[in-house]
Amino acid sequence: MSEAERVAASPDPAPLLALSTAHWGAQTLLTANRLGLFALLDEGPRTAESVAAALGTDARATHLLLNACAALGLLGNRGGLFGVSPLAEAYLVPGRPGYLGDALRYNDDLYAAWGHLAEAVRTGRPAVPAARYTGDDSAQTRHFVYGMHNRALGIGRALVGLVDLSGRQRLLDIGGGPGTYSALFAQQHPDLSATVVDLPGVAAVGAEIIAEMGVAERVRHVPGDYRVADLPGAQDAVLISGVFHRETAAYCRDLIERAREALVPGGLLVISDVFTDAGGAEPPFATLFGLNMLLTADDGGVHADADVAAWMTDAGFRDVQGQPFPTPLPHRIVQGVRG
Ligand SMILES: C[S@@+](CC[C@H](N)C(=O)[O-])C[C@H]1O[C@@H](n2cnc3c(N)ncnc32)[C@H](O)[C@@H]1O
Repeated sequence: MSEAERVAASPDPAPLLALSTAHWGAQTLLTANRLGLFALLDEGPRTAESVAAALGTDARATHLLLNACAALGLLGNRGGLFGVSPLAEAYLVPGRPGYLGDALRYNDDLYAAWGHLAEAVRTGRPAVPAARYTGDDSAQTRHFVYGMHNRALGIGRALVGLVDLSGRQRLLDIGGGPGTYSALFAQQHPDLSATVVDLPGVAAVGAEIIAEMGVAERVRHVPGDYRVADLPGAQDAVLISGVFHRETAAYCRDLIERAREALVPGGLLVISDVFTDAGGAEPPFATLFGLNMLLTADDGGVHADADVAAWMTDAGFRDVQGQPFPTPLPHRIVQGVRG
């Protein structure tokens, strides 16, 4: 084969170049969000010099950042006046219903951890202690809890459509974080009350969010470690969302057993998370999510929904079924009824 034929037959290297520089775009977005650029430009378009003066940043560097943001579709640029794009206006301006800026702040907090992936793969240990964002560091804990809330408001609209809690009055939300899902269910079912169990630092921020959502009378945070806490019994439904990705398979089975004990016969167990297909190799987002959890939780990773369904069946649940959330959400649920 000639050199020209060899080159022509080679795969396109573009995906490698795009992957190896993907952090450029990520950090451009996260930095703009951290600096408050979208809130500023939502007030009206500005020149780079005016943005730099308002943010207290360097004018030349700010111009480079604004050009990159515009190239990524985060800003528009009309004759040197920069303004928010429709995408940024919908999701990156504080106070908008779809606001995701807190979720981005949490990703920003975890950005440095990804630089320690090789170490985590060598040792199997996380790069940051999970306690940092579940109570130890108050700013990072707020980013984490409000970030979960931002995301849950969007994801929750799909969740309440997938889970039927009609006629059920008592919901236990294990590792419920802000309690957003419990609050959305409570808004949907006026006779439903929910108990949200989470670590004390998270529960305190979560209680603020529940009060803001106007359902504090029926959604109560109980500070506690679900590994050791006595879970309240006689529940009509138990929700375990976003928890399995931080626990081993053995511990997930244990939690399913404890959820069964907390449920009345006929009670519903709902387990929601990012799951892989059987075998763990697909879909791509879930495999990367597993690495993110490796970096941020002692037993972090990702499980397959087929395994979770088998664990529930083994624990005596019936009518066990898995469902994907509507695209583009990467989440799936597995739900079943206590026999
Ligand atoms: C990814 S968040 C999921 C929050 C919420 N359920 C959701 O789906 O949006 C995992 C939650 O588990 C909580 N958590 C982790 N370890 C815990 C423990 N040992 N006891 C109680 N909560 C815990 C974290 O504080 C966090 O709120």
